[in-house]
Amino acid sequence: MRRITILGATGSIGQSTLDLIAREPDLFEVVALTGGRNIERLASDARVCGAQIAVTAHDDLLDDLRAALAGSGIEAAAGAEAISEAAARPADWVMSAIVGAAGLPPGLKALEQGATLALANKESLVAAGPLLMETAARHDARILPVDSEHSAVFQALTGESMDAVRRVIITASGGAFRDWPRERLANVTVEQASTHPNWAMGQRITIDSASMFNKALEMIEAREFFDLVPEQIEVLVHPESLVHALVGFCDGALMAHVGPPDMRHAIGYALNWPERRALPVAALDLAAIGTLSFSAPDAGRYPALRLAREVMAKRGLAGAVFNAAKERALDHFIAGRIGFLAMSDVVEEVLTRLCAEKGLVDAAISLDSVTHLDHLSRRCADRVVKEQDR
Ligand SMILES: NC(=O)C1=CN([C@@H]2O[C@H](COP(=O)(O)OP(=O)(O)OC[C@H]3O[C@@H](n4cnc5c(N)ncnc54)[C@H](OP(=O)(O)O)[C@@H]3O)[C@@H](O)[C@H]2O)C=CC1
Ligand SMILES: CC(=O)[C@@H](O)[C@H](O)COP(=O)(O)O
Ligand SMILES: [Mn+2]
Repeated sequence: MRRITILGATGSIGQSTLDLIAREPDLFEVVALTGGRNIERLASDARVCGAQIAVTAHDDLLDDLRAALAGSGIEAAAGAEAISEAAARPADWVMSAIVGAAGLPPGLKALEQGATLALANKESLVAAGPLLMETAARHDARILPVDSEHSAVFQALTGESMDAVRRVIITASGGAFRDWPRERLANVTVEQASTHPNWAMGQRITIDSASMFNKALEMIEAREFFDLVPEQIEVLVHPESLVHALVGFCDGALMAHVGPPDMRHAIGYALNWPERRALPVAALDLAAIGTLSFSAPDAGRYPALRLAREVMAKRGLAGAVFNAAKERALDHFIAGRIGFLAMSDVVEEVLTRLCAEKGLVDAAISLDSVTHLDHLSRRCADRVVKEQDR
C-alpha cells in the first residue's frame, strides 16, 4: 500500500486526485487530507477514504470540522502550522494542490520527510524554486510535475539527455478573452474572467489563464523544473488545449505531448510514475478533431509574459515578488477594487519598486527570506492599488 497525502484536497486538483485513488482503493492508504473553507467536502472525503487526519487552513472552522468528523475516529486540526505538520507525517506520495504561496511550507515539509511531491502548486516553485529543488536533493526526495504543460515536457524528456534539448514550448489556450479586442478587456467582470474555454479549474488559475499570468508563472516553473535558460522557453497560443507542450531537440525533432484537457492524465502520470497505467481519460479522435491551430502570443496584449522574462533575468527572490504581487493584484480584481488590465500594472509597479531596493531581491533564498519578500510585496501591491484610487 502506498501512503498518500493530499494538500488542497477540496479543490479541483485535489478532487481529481481523490477520484483516481478511489478507483484503486487497495493500492492506497490515505494519511492526511487538507482543505480550506469547504468543511463538508473535507470531512466527507476523509470519511470515504479513511484518512488518519483532516486539516482545515482556518482556525475558526476547527469546531465545524470536529463536528463533521464526529464518531469517525479521524483526527481534526486547523491552521497553517497544522497543515505543515500533516505534510510532515510519513507518506510516500504527497499531492501539492493548495492554491497560492501557502503551498510552500507544507511542500517543503513533505520533501523533508522524503516523500515524492506531486507538484500542482506552481506558485511555490515560482516563489522559491531553488529552495524546493535543493530541499528535495538534500532529503533524497523527488518532485514530479503535475501542471499539464510541465507533465507534458517531463514525459517528452523521458530517456533523453538535457544536452540534446534546444527549446521547450508550452502552449496557452489564450483564456476566456482570447477572441476579444483589447479595448473591451478593461471592463470585463470577475464572472466573465472565471470561465475557461477548455479546462475546469479553480477560480484563481482560471482568471490567471485569461490574463496570461498563468502562462507567465509557467514559464518560470519550466525554468525551475528543467533547469533551462530563459531563451529556451517559448509560449505558443493553441486554442484547442490538446497539445500541452513540445520539446525541440538538437536534430530539429519536436516531440509533442497530445491529450484531452483532463488533469487526471497529468495527476495519474505522477501517481503511477515511473510506470504508465490505464487512466479514466478519453482517447482523442484526431480525425474527428481535424485541425489544430497555433499562433504566436501578441506581446502587447499580454504584459504578463514580458514580466515573466524580466523576472527570469533578475533571478534571486524576484519570483517571490512576482508571485505575491500577482496574488494580491488578483485578490483586488476579485474584490472589484481594480480592473482586469490593472492587474499587470500593479505587478509591474511592485516589481519596479522592490527590485530597486538595494539587496532586497538578491538575498539568499530561504523560507524566511521568501516569506519576508512575500509579505513586503503584498503590502506594496496594496499601496499601489490605494495610490491608483486617488
Ligand atoms: N485546476 C487545475 O486544473 C490546475 C491547477 N493547477 C494548480 O494547482 C493548484 C490548485 O489549483 P485548483 O485545484 O484549481 O484550486 P482550487 O481553488 O480549486 O483549490 C484550492 C485548494 O486549496 C485550498 N486552499 C485555499 N487557500 C488555502 C490556504 N491559504 N491554505 C491552505 N489551503 C488553501 C482550498 O480549500 P477550500 O476550497 O476548502 O477553501 C482547496 O482545497 C494551484 O496552484 C493551481 O495553479 C495547475 C494546473 C492545473
Ligand atoms: C490545466 C493546466 O495545466 C492549466 O494551467 C492550463 O494550462 C490553463 O490553461 P491556459 O493555457 O489557458 O493557461
Ligand atoms: Mn498549466
